[in-house]
Amino acid sequence: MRLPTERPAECPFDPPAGLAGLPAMSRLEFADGHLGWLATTAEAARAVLGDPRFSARQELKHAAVHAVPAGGPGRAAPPGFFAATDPPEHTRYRRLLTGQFTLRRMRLLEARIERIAADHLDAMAAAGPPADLVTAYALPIPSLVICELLGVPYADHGLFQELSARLVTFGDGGAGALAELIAYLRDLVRGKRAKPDDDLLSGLTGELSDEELANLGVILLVAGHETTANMLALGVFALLERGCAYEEGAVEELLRWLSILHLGAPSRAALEDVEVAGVTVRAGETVALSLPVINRDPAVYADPDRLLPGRPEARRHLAFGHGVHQCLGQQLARIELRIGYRALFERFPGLRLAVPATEVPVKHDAAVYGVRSLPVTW
Ligand code: HEM
Repeated sequence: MRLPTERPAECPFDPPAGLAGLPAMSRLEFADGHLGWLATTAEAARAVLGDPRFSARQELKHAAVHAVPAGGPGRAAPPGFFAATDPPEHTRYRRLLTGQFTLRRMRLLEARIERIAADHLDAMAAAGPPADLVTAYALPIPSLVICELLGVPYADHGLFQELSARLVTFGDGGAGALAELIAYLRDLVRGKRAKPDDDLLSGLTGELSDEELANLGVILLVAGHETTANMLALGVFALLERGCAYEEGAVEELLRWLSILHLGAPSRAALEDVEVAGVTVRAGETVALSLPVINRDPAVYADPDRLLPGRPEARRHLAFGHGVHQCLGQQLARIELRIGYRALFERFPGLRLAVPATEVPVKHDAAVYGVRSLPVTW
């Protein structure tokens, strides 16, 4: 089987057709012809992500859909691309970064996020309906936040928003966008070394080289705004289309139900033969995860295909992964989503789609699922 990638036209929030009901570990043909596996249950996913015999190293893994823009088999991750490394190398970077994602910094950011959300809602209200929620709200919030966290001048946001969108979209633009982003970050990091500030990148100049810091900055910049921006807009689309009121517990349920990392990611390569859910994954084979089906696992969630904001078991979702690579930015993402949804629905209680749901353009061709635009009115 090849990995199906298109979400169904009749319900663009559901996993691609053909994935539900597959065995926990199914044979999958990867884009380069490699025969590997697809994990489709929560139990199998935890077994793979929690086992050190499975590696996250990029040079060992095959891509389920298209070659990953950052490299692909045969190319080791450059220094600082820690998400594609294993312990102990991974542990060193992860510790340094965890030390920067402090409670104090998150608290300060929380107040800033409230302000940023309010300012953008003011601007939307002043301009009047209709609005494209992606450009007016969902993209600028995480973009501003990650800029403040890293110490990237927001004046440059146009450049890196475009570059990171190109990086996660399949096609020929990925490699060029990556090189441009790295060059941009390298200049920025040199400036920080010369004149440190109170931001995350400045805080790591003592521990890491310019190259490591620039690469790490790229990961955080892309991971920090492509994901949350897509989650914000797609989440609002889902709530409006399903006629669900926003409530505090909706964030976890939306993360579960939408599973925006959807095309066979994360994935891992077996370093030796490993038994998972009754099959033997041979050394060298890649296991890709399908988070959209894993997060609809009927063994974990009652009536899994229903969006049920506030369902208690939603917290067990794997949308942020599991194990040593579990999302570093998940607390920040949760804060942004909670404030982002709440502030929006408080300001515009009558918010509704300005076009029929079938006309909202979705991203079938990107590693991070979402909407290209979301016309709304109030
Ligand atoms: C809704 C938003 C988000 C989702 C759904 C998400 C999802 C994920 C997932 C599934 C992983 C695990 C990858 C793996 O196991 O290979 C991951 C890792 C990661 N995420 Fe997120 N993420 C989100 C937001 C963020 C934000 C806001 C940041 C940064 C500020 C961030 C930074 C990272 C980093 C650095 C890693 C790599 C961690 C490691 O390898 O140790 N993410 N994310």
